[in-house]
Amino acid sequence: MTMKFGVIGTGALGMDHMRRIQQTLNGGEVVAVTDINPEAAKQAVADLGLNAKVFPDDRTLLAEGNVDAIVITSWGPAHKASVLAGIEAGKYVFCEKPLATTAEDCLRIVEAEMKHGKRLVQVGFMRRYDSGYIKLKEAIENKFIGEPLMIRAAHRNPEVGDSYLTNMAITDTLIHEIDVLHWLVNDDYKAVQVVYPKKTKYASDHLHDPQIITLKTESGIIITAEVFVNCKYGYDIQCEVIGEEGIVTLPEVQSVTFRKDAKYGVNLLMDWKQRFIEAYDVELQDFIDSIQKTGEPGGPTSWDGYIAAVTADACVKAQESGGWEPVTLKEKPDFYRTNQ
Ligand SMILES: NC(=O)c1ccc[n+]([C@@H]2O[C@H](COP(=O)([O-])OP(=O)(O)OC[C@H]3O[C@@H](n4cnc5c(N)ncnc54)[C@H](O)[C@@H]3O)[C@@H](O)[C@H]2O)c1
Ligand SMILES: O[C@H]1[C@H](O)[C@@H](O)[C@H](O)[C@@H](O)[C@H]1O
Repeated sequence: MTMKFGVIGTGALGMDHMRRIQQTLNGGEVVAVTDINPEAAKQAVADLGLNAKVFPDDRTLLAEGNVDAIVITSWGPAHKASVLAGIEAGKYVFCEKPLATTAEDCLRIVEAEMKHGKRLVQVGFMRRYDSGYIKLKEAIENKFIGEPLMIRAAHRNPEVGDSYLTNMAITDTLIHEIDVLHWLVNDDYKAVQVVYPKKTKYASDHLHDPQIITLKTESGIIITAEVFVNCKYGYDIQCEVIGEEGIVTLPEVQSVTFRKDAKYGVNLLMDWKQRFIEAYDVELQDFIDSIQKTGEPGGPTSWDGYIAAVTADACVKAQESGGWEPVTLKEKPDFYRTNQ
């Protein structure tokens, strides 16, 4: 049976997800859209040639749109209200990161979902679906490098707009590493620290860039993650896990090498949309398939969204204090124990 989707927020990622549901994936169809900018929503429907109705807001879309599921690709601060409205209406919810902007709000979502009695929500932490990270996880679980001791990660964007603030290096950018790295080593975070290296001249006055975030896990693994969002040269995601008996590294994006004009080289990507394009396809296909097979989404849960929010809050506190800040999680409810 085809899953009918309503999309809330028709900006860059909303457009990309609508295109993949409509043109690339199996078993889904976009039938309803909304955006606080109604012209953008109408334009999106026209540009993608969708047979979808435009609604004035998320609540009307949920009430009248005849949808089975919603995709939330609005701005982060708007996510919580749409997720809660989706749960209240008993719809499946695919919510882009962040699930909500505070740990408190993520807990409200967790509580609403548990009260509903069945898992409805998947968070768009697509790196768990990236073949490179999956191979890293397999190598770690097979003990190929012995016990993991340290991780070195880097998250670099070529540039960011003027509205990007210092805390967004955590809540908007590092949030991907926060989710994928503890999943990779199957461990929880214990404490975090942030230090600022010399600032690039390309960062705005209100942005510390780059930043080095250190995360210590319960078992003692130390992760150093660099966020550098005006690195200029490309979109570059790096991850190296150092174990007792060896090192495993995230594969580079496949690309031909060239010899031209007295140069030997490889082109790098400049855009995040291309870097994880297959992972986005696989995560949304898994959302559709798991619901059709089991009645529940199979990917990252609201609880994973909560873990990311608690850790991000601690990192933002560490940006301000300059010292180590604890990461204190509530006990994981049994309700969330059955996911990947
Ligand atoms: N998983 C990833 O790698 C990834 C990549 C990019 C963006 N994101 C996330 O996806 C979301 C969207 O990002 P984007 O880059 O597409 O941003 P964007 O600014 O291009 O689009 C957001 C759209 O949401 C609309 N909007 C805002 N508030 C709304 C509301 N209350 N109701 C309806 N529409 C609303 C805006 O008008 C805009 O059209 C963000 O949460 C972002 O963090 C995730
Ligand atoms: O919203 C985007 C997106 O999540 C990208 O994957 C990340 O590299 C950017 O830093 C962030 O601003």
